Amino acid sequence: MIYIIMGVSGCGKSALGAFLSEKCIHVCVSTNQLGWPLHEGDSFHPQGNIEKMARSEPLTDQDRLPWLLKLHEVIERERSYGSDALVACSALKRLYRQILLHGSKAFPSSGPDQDGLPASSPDVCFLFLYGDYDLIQQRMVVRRGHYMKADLLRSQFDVLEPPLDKENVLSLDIRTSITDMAMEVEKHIVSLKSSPRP
Ligand SMILES: Nc1ncnc2c1ncn2[C@@H]1O[C@H](COP(=O)(O)OP(=O)(O)OP(=O)(O)O)[C@@H](O)[C@H]1O
Ligand SMILES: O=C(O)[C@H](O)[C@@H](O)[C@H](O)[C@H](O)CO
Repeated sequence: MIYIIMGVSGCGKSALGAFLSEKCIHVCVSTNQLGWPLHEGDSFHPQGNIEKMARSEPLTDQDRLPWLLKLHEVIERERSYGSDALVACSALKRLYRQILLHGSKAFPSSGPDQDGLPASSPDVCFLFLYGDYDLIQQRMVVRRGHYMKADLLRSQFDVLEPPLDKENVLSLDIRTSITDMAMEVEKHIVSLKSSPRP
């Protein structure tokens, strides 16, 4: 299973991803793995995108496309191995999530096929971290050592299209602790393993 941890900047994607990768998942699932690999979306941005965000300029669709395509390749590689993995990526718009799942086939210019793409993949689940502006803003203001500052948060909410149920999503309330959110994810994993897909 691939879990894509998504949501606006500062919602806790990296914090939850690190926790799940290092501490939790290998305890609850009886595989031989020592935790699941975490692919941190921020590491796949072109340098120009990082510099733009550090100047407090929001990214455009155009800026995000190459980044999303790289993450699609990562996801496809993990899926082709049949591996379990975590990906932290804001994935703010429905189109971005379609690109993560289907690559360039999801581009609006791909013609009629694009409309027929499935909304979800059975082996990919979005973990949507949701919370309100004020809480996330407070967390970002005290966060140190990150290029993304709180003044871009409004633009992140403006762009956000929350995922629909049909996109295969587990929504997590960020007012709860990282440990509690991780327990929700564990329950989800256990329920998947105990009811194998047809
Ligand atoms: N559930 C939580 N409870 C309390 N603090 C949290 C929680 N989740 C995250 N934080 C804190 O909020 C801040 C933002 O979290 P984090 O950096 O993981 O967000 P992010 O979504 O990865 O951000 P970005 O997209 O900008 O990289 C961090 O300082 C983190 O420790
Ligand atoms: O889509 C975007 O605007 C970006 O991906 C941002 O969300 C940043 O990557 C991240 O949040 C900062 O660390």
